[in-house]
Amino acid sequence: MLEVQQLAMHLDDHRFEWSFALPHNKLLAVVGGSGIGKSSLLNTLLGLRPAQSGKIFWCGQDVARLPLQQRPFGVLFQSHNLFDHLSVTTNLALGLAPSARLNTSQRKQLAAAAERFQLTELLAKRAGELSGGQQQRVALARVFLQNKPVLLLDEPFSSLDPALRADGLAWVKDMQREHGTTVILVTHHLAEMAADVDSVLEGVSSTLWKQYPAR
Ligand SMILES: Nc1ncnc2c1ncn2[C@@H]1O[C@H](COP(=O)(O)OP(=O)(O)OP(=O)(O)O)[C@@H](O)[C@H]1O
Repeated sequence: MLEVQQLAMHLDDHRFEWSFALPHNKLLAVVGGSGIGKSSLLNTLLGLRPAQSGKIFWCGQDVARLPLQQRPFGVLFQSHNLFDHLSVTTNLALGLAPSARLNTSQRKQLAAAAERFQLTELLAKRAGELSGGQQQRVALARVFLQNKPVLLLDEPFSSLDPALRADGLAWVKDMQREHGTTVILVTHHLAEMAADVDSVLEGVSSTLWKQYPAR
């Protein structure tokens, strides 16, 4: 279970506060008007924005004061997930080792992920040479390799056309099925994916968030 309790963050004049609970292997959609604090929630969970108070319990442990790499979260943003000047292979390798130097078993894992995300032909290219859809596939393959138990998705497919957006969501659902990943997804397209969502967190104001079952 992921339990966020009165997690508060201040950004200039804005004050945000979030509370919600999400069982393992479930998908939470975060919705609400522009500027209400959806991306800020993900940034605060990650520790990219420091929380003033509150708790983030994961499997009973409060992770709110841990450094980013020790938190259970993997993340995929709308863009800028990759190092454009590095090859697809190196970008993927960084999901397995901070040095990108891999042992034999890690190299096999990388090759299998490339195969699965249809990236084998692209491995030698620089990430900056790829289309937007291909880049998001590489970024998705990298979070797949990282294998963090909770995946934070900040509208990662929103700039793609509806067919690619559906593909992206299908990959996420596959990952969830196989690894038991818990997913938090910021979206403006709730209606398109209603069947895949378990729970909704809706911002009424920056400090008032309602959680309800998706169906
Ligand atoms: N670096 C920053 N410095 C100051 N204020 C910021 C900063 N980043 C975001 N904000 C403000 O914080 C508020 C919440 O922003 P956030 O990006 O979390 O909203 P959002 O719900 O994700 O919006 P959208 O749907 O438009 O992406 C907004 O009013 C925004 O202007």
